[in-house]
Amino acid sequence: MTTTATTQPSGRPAPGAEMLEVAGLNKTYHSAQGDVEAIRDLTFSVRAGEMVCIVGPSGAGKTTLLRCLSGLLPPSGGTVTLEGQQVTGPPKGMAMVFQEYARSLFPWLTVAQNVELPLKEKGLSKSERGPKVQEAIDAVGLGDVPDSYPWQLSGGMQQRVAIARAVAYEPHILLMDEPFAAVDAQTRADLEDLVRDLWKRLGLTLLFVTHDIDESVYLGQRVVVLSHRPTVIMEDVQINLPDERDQLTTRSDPEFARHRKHVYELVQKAKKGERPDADATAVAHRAGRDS
Ligand SMILES: Nc1ncnc2c1ncn2[C@@H]1O[C@H](COP(=O)(O)OP(=O)(O)OP(=O)(O)O)[C@@H](O)[C@H]1O
Repeated sequence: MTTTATTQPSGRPAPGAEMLEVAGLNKTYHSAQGDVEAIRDLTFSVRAGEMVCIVGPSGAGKTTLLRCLSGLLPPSGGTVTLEGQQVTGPPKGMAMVFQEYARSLFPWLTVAQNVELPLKEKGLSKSERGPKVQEAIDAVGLGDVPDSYPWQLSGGMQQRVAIARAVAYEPHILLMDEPFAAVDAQTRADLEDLVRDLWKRLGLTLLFVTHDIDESVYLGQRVVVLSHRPTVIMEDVQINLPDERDQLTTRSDPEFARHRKHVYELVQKAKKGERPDADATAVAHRAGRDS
C-alpha cells in the first residue's frame, strides 16, 4: 500500500495518514531446542496520531512483535512498513520506552544529559539541543531536577526521564513496551495520565504494549488483542470513550466497564488457546491436510 504522506512542518505525517503497516508478519525462532513459532500472521496498521494498545497473554509474542516493528529482529515472513519505507533496521523516526528504565538510562549522566544524548546522535547543535531538552524535562514534570543522576530519583521519576528522552527526540512513532509494569499503582496512574497528555499535546503516534487490561482501555483509542502463541490478532477493539479522560470519571463510565469486560473475555479466551474463527478454520484445514 502506498502512503499519502502529507507531512506537517515537523516532518511527521499529518494526522490520519498511514504511519505503520504490518502485513502478514510471522516470526519463528530457531534454536538447538527446536523451533518456536512466536508470531503466525499479523496484519494491522496504525495511522498518524493514533494511540493503539496491544494486550495479550504472557508469552503471546508482544516483545517479539515490538522487536520486529523496531527493526531489531528480522521477521521470518511478512513486512513492516513505516511511512512508506520497509523496516529492515532501527528506523530514524521511531523511539522506544522499555519497562526497565534503570537499564535504559545511563547512571553516569544527569537527567538533562540522558535526555540530550539522542539529540546529539541526531546531529543537532548545542543551541538546538538546549531548548528541546528543557521543554521535554518540563513536560514530564522534572524541570527542577535536570542535574540529578538517575540513581538519585524514584522509579517513577526515572521512567519520566526515559519518556522525556523519547519525546525530545521528536519521534514520528513512539513504541512503549510495558513501560509502567515496574512502578507502584499510584505512580502508574500518574504516568498513564502523563502519556495521554503528551500524546494529545504533541500529536504523537503511540503503540503501547501492556499486560494490564484496564490500562489498555484507559489509554487506547484501539486495543489490539493478541491470541496465545503462535500469535494472531483475536480482535482489534475500538474504544469509544471520550478523548478527555481522567482516572475517576473514565474508569467509572459504564462504557469503560463494557470495553473492559469485552477485552478481558478476549484475553481469557486467548489464554485458553482459543483462536479467532478464521485462524481456527485454517488450523483445522492444516491438521486435515497433514493427517
Ligand atoms: N530468542 C528466543 N529464542 C527462542 N524462543 C524465544 C526467544 N525469544 C522469545 N521466545 C519465545 O517466543 C514466545 C513469545 O515470547 P515474547 O517474549 O515475545 O512474549 P511476550 O508476549 O512478550 O511475553 P511476556 O508477556 O511474558 O513478556 C515465547 O514462547 C518465548 O519463549
